[in-house]
Order: sequence, then structure tokens, then C-alpha cells
Amino acid sequence: MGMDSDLFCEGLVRRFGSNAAVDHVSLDVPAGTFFSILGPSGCGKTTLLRLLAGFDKPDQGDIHIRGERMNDVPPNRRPVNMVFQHLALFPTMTVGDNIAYGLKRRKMPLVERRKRIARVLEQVGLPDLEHRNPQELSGGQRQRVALARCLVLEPTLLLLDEPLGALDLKLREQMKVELKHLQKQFGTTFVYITHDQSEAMVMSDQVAVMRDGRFDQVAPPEELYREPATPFVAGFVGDNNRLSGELVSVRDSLAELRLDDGVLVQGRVASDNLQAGHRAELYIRPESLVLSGDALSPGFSSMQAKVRTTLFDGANSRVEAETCGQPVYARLPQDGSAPRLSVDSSIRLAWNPSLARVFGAESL
Ligand SMILES: Nc1ncnc2c1ncn2[C@@H]1O[C@H](COP(=O)(O)OP(=O)(O)OP(=O)(O)O)[C@@H](O)[C@H]1O
Repeated sequence: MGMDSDLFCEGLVRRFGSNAAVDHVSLDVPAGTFFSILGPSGCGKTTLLRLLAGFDKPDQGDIHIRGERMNDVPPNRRPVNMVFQHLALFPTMTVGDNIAYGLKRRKMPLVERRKRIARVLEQVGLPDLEHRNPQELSGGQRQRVALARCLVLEPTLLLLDEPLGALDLKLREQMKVELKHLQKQFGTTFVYITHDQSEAMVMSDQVAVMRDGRFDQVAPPEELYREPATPFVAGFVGDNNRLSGELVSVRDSLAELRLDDGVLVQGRVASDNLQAGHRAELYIRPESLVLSGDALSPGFSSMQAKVRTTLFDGANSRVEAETCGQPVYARLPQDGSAPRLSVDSSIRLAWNPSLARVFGAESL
């Protein structure tokens, strides 16, 4: 790890005027990792990627690729390739010539070039399309050619800037899975930026959640989902309900909260800024809320809520209810066991406190 990683950065800062678009970011990406940087628009993802590619220079901090310091190495000398959202394949060149372009510039002999092109097209599942033009391909095929064109150069790092952003929903869903398979097959280290949490979650080995130029948390997808380190991560990654109230007490690792309608509920302590008498927020996922009758499982917390509507969406069907003037969502089982819920009826939603996370309200 550390300096031996494919990508290792320490304390990267990039300022525009008084605003730090990248604000002390450190990262450590071992070889063969699918690493995503996930964050909302304007959080600094593109700025960070440009530093890695060498299109821009950090004001502070160091970038190492496979142990070599890159700060003063120009983009074309870095072992890095980049795939953009609007991938520019050369429209008048065949697929084969598009892929050959970078190899030619490296002065690779024709015979070797032919071999590499055939192999990479095979690997991306397009063995017969070498002589087509890009406009004779589907969107997904074009995407795969763009990847093949980069991967054939065998970069240490492939940087991907929202490459699925321009595709329609169905194709995007399919390409997510395909990209993940391709990355594993090639074993190339991917650094992928996106604002789409589902993309990041499905594909990545590690996800860095970025906000205001900083990383809030770097973890595998499942850990981000189950153990979000900050309220921002809890709210940004996957669906979550947020209930706010006043902290009553903390015992062992359980926090007790008084919601604004007076109900006492519990969840696991998730931050070290919890103080009795201060505001706190409890996050509980829709699938962790159960519709409960009179018999409450021992140790469970519960609250009353009023049904607003039910939202049918197959396995992701939910009820939208209201408590303390706030919407709450609970997953509805679709095996026929879900009760019929009429609008304005009162329901009880219960949860195992170990599945809820309690943060102190952030002082901004
Ligand atoms: N050349 C520049 N000059 C001044 N400010 C800039 C420049 N480039 C980016 N910024 C600012 O830096 C911040 C981060 O921008 P950046 O493009 O990195 O965000 P992003 O996360 O990639 O957003 P998006 O998902 O919308 O592309 C923004 O506040 C942006 O306005």
C-alpha cells in the first residue's frame, strides 16, 4: 500500500481564488481496484480528475502513480488514459483505426498492432466490428470501442469522467454491469467519477464520497450503505429516512431521541458529537422499517405515522407516510403479505435500533 499503490495522493489542494475546489484530499488506490469518486455537482470531482490526468496542477500536495511522483510530469507522459462522457471517436475512421490510433503514435509495428486490436475487440465483445464506422454502431457498442481504444494502451490508470452520462437509462443499467466485468477482466485500475450513487455502488470496490472539495468517507459500497460516517453520506447514498429530535441519553452504543411529537426512539450512536439536550438526527432506511401491529418485537423502537400514499414499484414498492410533518418511507413486501393501506389511516412503523444511526445535528 501507500507509495506502492497504483495511485497515491496526499494532501491535494486546488484553489480557485479563495475557494478550494479540492481541499486536502488524500487517496490510496491499490492496483486492480475500481475506485469511484461520488459527489453532487460542484463538489470538485472534475477538478480532482484533472489534477490526476495532469491537465491542471495542485497548489499543494503530491500525486504518485505506481510509486513515481507525477506533479511535474506532463499529461502525455503519465501512464494514464481518460474516457470522457462525450467520447470522441474519430467518425471517419473505422473501429479498428480508432483503436490503432494510439498504438500508431507509439510507433508499434503493423503486425503487432493488428494482433492487439483483434485481441481487445474480442475482450470487449465486439470481435466482428473492426471495419465498421462509429456511426454504424449502437450507443453501447460505441462506448465499448471508446474503452477498447484506451485499454489497448495498457495504462496504469484509466480515468473515467461520467462515461455513462449520455446514455439512456436502460443502456446505462446494462453498461454499469458490463463496465464492472470489463474492469475485472483487464485488471486495470479505474478511477471513476460520478454523481450517480447507484452507478458508484454497483461498480466499485471502493467509493470516496466527496463534498465541498473533501472526502467525507472512503469505503466499500456495503460499508457506506450500512455504516455511513456522516449525515451527508447517510442521506446521499441510497434512500434514507431522517427523523430529527432532541437527544435524551446515550447508553452503551444506543442513543435515545425525543422526536418533535414527544415519542422516544432509539438508534446506534454514529458520531461523537452527541450531547444530551442538543438536536440530533436518526437515519433509518425504508427497508429497515416494518409495519407493525400491536405486538412489538422486544427492543424495537416504533412511531405512529399517517399514510399519504402507496408507491408501487415491484420489489421496491413503498408506503409514503407522515410523522411530525415529515415524510417517511417504508418498504412494502410484494409477496402478497402487505396490508391494504388507505390514505390517512394510521400505521405503526417499527425498527431494530441497531439498524438506525444517530448523528449530532451538524453545526454549519
Ligand atoms: N477554472 C475554474 N475557475 C474557477 N472556479 C472553478 C474552475 N473550475 C472549477 N471551479 C469551481 O470549483 C468547484 C468544483 O468544480 P468541479 O467542476 O470540479 O465540480 P464537479 O464535482 O466536477 O461538478 P459536476 O458534477 O457538475 O461536473 C465549483 O465550485 C466550480 O465552480
